Amino acid sequence: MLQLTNIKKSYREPGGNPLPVLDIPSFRVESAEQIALVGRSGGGKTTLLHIIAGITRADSGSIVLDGLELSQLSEPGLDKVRAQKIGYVFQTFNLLSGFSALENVLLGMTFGKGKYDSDRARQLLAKVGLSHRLGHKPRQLSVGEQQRVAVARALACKPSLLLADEPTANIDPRNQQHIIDLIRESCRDEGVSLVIVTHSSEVAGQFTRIERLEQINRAIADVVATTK
Ligand SMILES: Nc1ncnc2c1ncn2[C@@H]1O[C@H](COP(=O)(O)OP(=O)(O)OP(=O)(O)O)[C@@H](O)[C@H]1O
Repeated sequence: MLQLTNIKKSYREPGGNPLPVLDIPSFRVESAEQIALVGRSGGGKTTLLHIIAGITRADSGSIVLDGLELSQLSEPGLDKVRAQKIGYVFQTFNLLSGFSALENVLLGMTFGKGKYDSDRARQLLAKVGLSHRLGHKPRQLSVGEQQRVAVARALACKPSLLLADEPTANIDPRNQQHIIDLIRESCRDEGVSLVIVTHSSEVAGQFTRIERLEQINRAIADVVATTK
């Protein structure tokens, strides 16, 4: 359902030299499959997720999602596909601060399908245990609650693929497993494929498929590997 072929991406170093970050001959994600993406710091995991989501363009290569070639789409076309087919959970949640939990999820829907489904938004928030926080703004929610809203928002328009970039990096250890379970269960229930970046071997160890970026990526970024 997602097939990447010959994806290449370089950035420019401050001095102007190209910094090759990704050179991935092939990466495939099947429908409803769940994958943990691991690898060294600075290795290109976020860049890969951004390329799949269309936030960043690859220099070359093909990205086919549900039979659609994304690399050929115009910016508005890509925005539309992203909004309809891809959910993204960020490390820092990226909720809109002026809107309540419910409104944040409803907004996730309007970007995708262009219409609200208030019942579904409420169901999703109930699923992540936030029925009692519908009217709260992000600053009135705990960090873990904010991430749960972000999970509900990412699933709002029934995407076929959910990308999660270290979704527990800012969550206290007690709630980390809860967020991981929520993401995995929600994807399973909704038939959504999942690619989750994690630095935690404990989290990665829970997945049947663990993809180490260095093993699928032929580019070696000239960065010092550090551990988080
Ligand atoms: N906009 C940019 N311009 C130049 N270099 C960049 C840019 N974005 C990322 N890089 C570099 O590309 C490399 C890959 O970055 P990326 O964020 O994808 O790695 P990562 O595997 O997600 O790292 P981490 O695990 O530390 O979050 C890094 O060396 C980074 O410094």
